Amino acid sequence: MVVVTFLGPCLRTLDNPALASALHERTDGESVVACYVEDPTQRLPGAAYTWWTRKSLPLLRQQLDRLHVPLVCLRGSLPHIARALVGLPARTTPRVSRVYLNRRWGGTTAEQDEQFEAWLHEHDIPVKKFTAHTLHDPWEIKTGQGGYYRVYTPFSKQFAQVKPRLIDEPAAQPPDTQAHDSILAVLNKEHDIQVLDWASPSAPYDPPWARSFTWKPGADEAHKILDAFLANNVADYAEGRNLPFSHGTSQLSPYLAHGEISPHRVLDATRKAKARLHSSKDKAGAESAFQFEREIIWREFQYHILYHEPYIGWGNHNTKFDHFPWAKALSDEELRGALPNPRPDDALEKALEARAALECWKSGHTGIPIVDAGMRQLWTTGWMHNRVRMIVASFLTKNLHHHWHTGEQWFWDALVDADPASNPGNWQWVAGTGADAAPYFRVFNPMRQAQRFDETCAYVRQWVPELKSESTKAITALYEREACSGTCLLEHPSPMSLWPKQLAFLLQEETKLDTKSEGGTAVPAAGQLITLRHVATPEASYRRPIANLKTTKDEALSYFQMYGKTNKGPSKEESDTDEPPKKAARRS
Ligand SMILES: Cc1cc2nc3c(=O)[nH]c(=O)nc-3n(C[C@H](O)[C@H](O)[C@H](O)COP(=O)(O)OP(=O)(O)OC[C@H]3O[C@@H](n4cnc5c(N)ncnc54)[C@H](O)[C@@H]3O)c2cc1C
Repeated sequence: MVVVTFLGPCLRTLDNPALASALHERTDGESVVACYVEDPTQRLPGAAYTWWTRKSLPLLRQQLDRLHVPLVCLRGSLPHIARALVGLPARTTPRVSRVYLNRRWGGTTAEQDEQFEAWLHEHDIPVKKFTAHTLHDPWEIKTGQGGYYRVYTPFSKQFAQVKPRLIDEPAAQPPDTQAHDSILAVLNKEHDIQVLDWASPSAPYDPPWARSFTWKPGADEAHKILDAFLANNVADYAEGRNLPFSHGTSQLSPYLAHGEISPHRVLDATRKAKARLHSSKDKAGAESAFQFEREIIWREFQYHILYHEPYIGWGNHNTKFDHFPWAKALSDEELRGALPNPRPDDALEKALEARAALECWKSGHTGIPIVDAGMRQLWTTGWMHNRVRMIVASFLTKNLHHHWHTGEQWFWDALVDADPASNPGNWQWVAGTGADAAPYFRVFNPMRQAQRFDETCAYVRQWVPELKSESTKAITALYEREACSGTCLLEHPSPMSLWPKQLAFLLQEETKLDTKSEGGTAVPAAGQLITLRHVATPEASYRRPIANLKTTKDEALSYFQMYGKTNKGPSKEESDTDEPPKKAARRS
């Protein structure tokens, strides 16, 4: 008999409730098989996240080998897989006796998991579901009125009582290769299910765009990082976390996003570190550790919202923004169609300009030093410091007026920690459309942010080679230069001359590259990433800014007012600052 365990987003053997319960409850004659599933009916992971997954799965397999649990990697929807598994009894021995499942999040995963469960129940196969990716079951935390929280502070207070649940690594089962082989033999025949070789050490995955990544994925590394951070950095976190040049944050996000470490383990270790600092009379250090704990709870808050609003990855939390006049950038398709047109009309020219500005943002060529540094850090490492994520997101949505979803999608493709709750949740927070969000007309002024958090411009020099030898004064002066349009920044006289042609050429190249496959397994579409590789070549001289920062606040304000004609608009005080006021601010 086979016990199938669906790992969900948890690539670990420690603190893995579905795996531990399956092994613990296994009876003689049963054999546990673990499944990693990439579900094409849900939002597919982006390129950088997939890079991490593919590095992580062979390491997970090594861990599971110690428990004699085989790992099967599949692409298919859970209902399809359920049907295939139910087909097993008729066709094969051994049969599937029970199923254990770590819950998935976002999109229609919750409904699918229900269908999957119902289907298996109908066929007398018991199913047990577990929450492994968060500290809380989102349906259990309720407001006084029985609803869900949309504001962080009262939500976070609930966590004072939450006790971390730690689960030891389970004991190994006796070795049994038959269960694995028979499941694979059946699934391999299914049209709707693809068996992936991702856990095999002989299927290395090294796309050229990831060669600059220096990460070491895997659960062992996650625990080392947590221990080192709590021993050396957490006492200074309150201050250090805002400074993008220093290593003041844990960089645990990709490990948490892939479930290589459990939030329970992080919370438990943080509380112990806080208690140690407290007993050694380091009050500020203990407060810093508490600040770190609060960030872990922010992750919970994002999942709380995602559970109750599973559409948050594409729809506004605040539906008043559904008809907001975001900039309209020309799509790839429209760009191709627009090419033969020698005389663009105003709308087309505007859309081209918006597209050019977007490409400048993506590739880190906006002429705003801290924005460019952040976007290039993202491209080079697959990660960006939180402070700078807020600055670049504000710049895209409030200076360039692009929809938050455009930026969210770029981050989704480029971040190794791309997360279905935290990515849209934070984008919406910055854009003003999200839960507990800063209003749209509050703009992060990149120059003031840089002066506060990158005072010596060390971060900018680290990531923007053109500015490496420039003085702090010279870099600061760049923020005040008069803006020119995105298209003219590309140094072509007319947007319809070289720039679109160049882009069209890149798109063709991209299409060619996209059709490549590797070892019989489809490569995740590199899409936008490849375009960026061409566009992001560092230049000898630094470009003029694509938005004039001086007028930003007024622009944002008039945009806001244009949108909400019936809305009286913000008061003078509210609109006069680049930072959220104290009552709404949490990360200023
Ligand atoms: C526009 C935007 C997009 C973002 N997209 C993501 C994303 O896709 N994935 C992601 O994990 N985080 C995202 N964040 C949140 C935050 O930037 C990262 O979690 C953080 O930078 C990760 O670095 P760290 O692990 O060193 O964080 P630390 O400061 O060490 O914090 C520890 C952990 O707390 C959690 N955390 C910290 N800040 C936040 C936050 N604002 N929201 C939710 N959880 C938080 C993370 O799990 C993080 O690993 C985004 C923020 C912004 C402004």
